[in-house]
Amino acid sequence: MSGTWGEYLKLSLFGESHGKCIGIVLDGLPAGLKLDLPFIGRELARRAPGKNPLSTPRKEKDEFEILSGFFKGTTTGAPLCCVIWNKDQHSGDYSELKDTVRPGHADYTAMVKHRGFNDYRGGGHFSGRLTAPLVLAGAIAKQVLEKKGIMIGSHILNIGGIREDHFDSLRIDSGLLWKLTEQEFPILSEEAGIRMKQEILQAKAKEDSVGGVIETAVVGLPAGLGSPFFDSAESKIAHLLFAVPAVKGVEFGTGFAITQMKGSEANDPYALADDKVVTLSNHNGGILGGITNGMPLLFRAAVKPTPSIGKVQQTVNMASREETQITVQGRHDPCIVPRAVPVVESAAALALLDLMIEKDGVTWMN
Ligand SMILES: Cc1cc2nc3c(=O)[nH]c(=O)nc-3n(C[C@H](O)[C@H](O)[C@H](O)COP(=O)(O)O)c2cc1C
Ligand SMILES: C=C(O[C@@H]1CC(C(=O)O)=C[C@@H](OP(=O)(O)O)[C@H]1O)C(=O)O
Repeated sequence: MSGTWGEYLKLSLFGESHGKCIGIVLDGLPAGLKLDLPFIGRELARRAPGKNPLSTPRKEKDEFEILSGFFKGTTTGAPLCCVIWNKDQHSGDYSELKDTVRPGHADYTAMVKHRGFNDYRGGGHFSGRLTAPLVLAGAIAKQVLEKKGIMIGSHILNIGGIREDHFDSLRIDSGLLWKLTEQEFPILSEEAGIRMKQEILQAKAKEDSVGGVIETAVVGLPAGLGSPFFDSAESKIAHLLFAVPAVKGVEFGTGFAITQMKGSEANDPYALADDKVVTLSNHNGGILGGITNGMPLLFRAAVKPTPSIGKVQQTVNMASREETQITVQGRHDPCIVPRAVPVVESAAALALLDLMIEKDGVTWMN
């Protein structure tokens, strides 16, 4: 297993969905960094389960506790360890799933890799619940980036076949992104949002689930972030995005659609605005050669439909080695997308902060 990530920041995620707690150890922050704890709480609340009919009914407040590395309101320079105590586990929901692997979830692969010793309750370490500590760490990265005028925000581009317009890739301002982070179901067009919510509730009523795409923008980034070949800005961000359970695709800028354009259309022409080099279109999503160019950074993360559904599906009982059928009971998100929004933003924030530290060190953070 690789529970640790980062070149300059070192982030470890630990815990299981039905264990005592989940949490982080974050190393590499400078001493004396003031932390906005209420901001961390608000970010965790954006992702928390059990808030509305669009989400799993599991109720977790996701309050966090700092165990070490923080004293008199600032970081101490020692590793910062924070935990979120699990409160609402219904492990009985998983007794049948111990042997009967859920299609689309990590039950089979976890069992193979860990030779059956994995904690299967609630998906264990493979649960989307592990994204709560990722958001905790991301909220720290976000507040540090915001001090530098770097703002991250997202909207839901589509749920199933219901979609809204893309961001205007040249005209995104931090005010818009801030407003989106304040919405429980962040959307540019209210009308599309209503239809997307209906899509989720219809799937839920049929014991099914839906997926979707989250479009994220980062503004205020300096040009020059990214460390090609292997730590290009895209690779750094994509690495963390693909660590998020249920993320199955990532694209930057115009993404796969750029393949249908001519070079003359896809190239972003350069211009000067108050002596600053800018581009007149943004098909490359703010990154060229793996390095940020100072334009809005844009990416989309594709989130699959929730695997645990009440519909009958074919599977295998691993103990008896027999084919069988499964109807998954328990408490599940009919759609992961709305709660995954702060998660993908956190992934981007951590990746970008790591690149900022590589470029400018840590002293600017205080
Ligand atoms: C925020 C969040 C919530 C999730 N909620 C559920 C859920 O309620 N039920 C479920 O089966 N999967 C849920 N998932 C997805 C599974 O954890 C994920 O599909 C599984 O670990 C397999 O990983 P993979 O889809 O990346 O291959 C959630 C994921 C995230 C990020
Ligand atoms: C608890 C969370 O989501 C969980 C993610 C999840 C999964 O399989 O990923 C399955 C469900 O777990 P349980 O069966 O224990 O209710 C969700 O509720 C959370 O995101 O905090």
